[in-house]
Amino acid sequence: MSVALGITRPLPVRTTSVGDPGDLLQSLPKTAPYAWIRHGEGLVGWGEAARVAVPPGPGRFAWAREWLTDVFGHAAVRDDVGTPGTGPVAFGTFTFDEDSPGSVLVVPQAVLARRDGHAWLTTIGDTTLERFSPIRTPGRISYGDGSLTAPEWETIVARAAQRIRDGELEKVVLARDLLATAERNIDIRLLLARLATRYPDCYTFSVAGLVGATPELLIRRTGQEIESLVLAGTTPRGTSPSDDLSRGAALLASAKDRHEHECAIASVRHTLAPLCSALQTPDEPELLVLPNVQHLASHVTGRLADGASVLDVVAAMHPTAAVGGTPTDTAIDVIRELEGMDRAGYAGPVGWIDAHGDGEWGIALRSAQISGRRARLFAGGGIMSTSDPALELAEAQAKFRVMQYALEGP
Ligand SMILES: C=C(O[C@@H]1C=C(C(=O)O)C=C[C@H]1O)C(=O)O
Repeated sequence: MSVALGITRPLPVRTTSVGDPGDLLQSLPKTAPYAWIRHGEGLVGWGEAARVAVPPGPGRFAWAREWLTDVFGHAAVRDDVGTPGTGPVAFGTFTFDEDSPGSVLVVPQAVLARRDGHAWLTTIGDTTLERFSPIRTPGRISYGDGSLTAPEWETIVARAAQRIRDGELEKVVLARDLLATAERNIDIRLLLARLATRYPDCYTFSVAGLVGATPELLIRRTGQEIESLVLAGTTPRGTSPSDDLSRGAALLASAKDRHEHECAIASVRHTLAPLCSALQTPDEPELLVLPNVQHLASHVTGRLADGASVLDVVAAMHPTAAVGGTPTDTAIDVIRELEGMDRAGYAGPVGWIDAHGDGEWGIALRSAQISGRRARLFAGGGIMSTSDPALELAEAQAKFRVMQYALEGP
């Protein structure tokens, strides 16, 4: 396989240290931005030095790797900072289903970033400043059902639980979509600002119209070190502090949620172990409390055995049982059969990679695909043998609230 780029001249890439740029998101000049932000740190980008639609199919990650090798290989880099995320960087989104179109890699023309209080700017080619276009609100938002109504979705949840009880599989994650229409075109920068403010513990992202604030870190690679935050097992926030506490305690004690979480941990351990010389997974999950839901969470760390890039690790891990199920192949078949929709980028890997193979990729949850005045929102949850369809629906509604808040504001 060869990815002909048609680039004849080296891409001139320049990274320099800059003073405190303030809120990174406020610097985005355009309505089609790239972003990966948590607690005010991360990367934002704009413009396109290179862009590609990754062809669907089982070889898509290998194809993407080859494209990146070509693009980064054509870069003439002057990097005064030399840390993960400097030099040329590509943002990417991969569809959940390998057979779906819509996976995209983009190398922005400008990337502004901050880590540990240190900021830098990378530019590729002509550095003329982009004109800042003012941010407008999208106006009133109306919602319609996506592929299934809420009662129809409850029916497929019940069917999936029955198939699990019948022994066909152990766990499957089912999702649904909601279609939102705004009065005016949706400015992604407004969504990002709202998400980053309300969900600072999550990764607020934007790549090729896929926008969200995900709590789930699929993989971060910094040299040989890797980290992952595995989430599975959820309860909505309580209506009072004591209700909230007892919901959290019930989640930690729930056999169904602990089993659901164990499936997710086992899938991550299974895929990471062969790649790692050391791998630590905690014995017990802890609670991650977000403004809309509480999750069972496990922080996984490890050391890569060889020079696998972050995208190689993404390729090995996706789809984890946190968004697919157990066993993976059966779960994917059940998802295709029951959901009646294309998940597009939802629940797929989203993030960035640099020329050294370092980067951060999340699972694109609490997200929507934005196009003009329209947004397609997604949410789902893990289904186990004892899952109650009404509770699963309530969990999905709580997860939809992230993007509804981004669209509607406070
Ligand atoms: C599927 C989603 O979230 C995933 C499913 C979870 C669960 O079922 O408990 C928890 C976190 C995520 O791994 C979603 O947000 O749409």
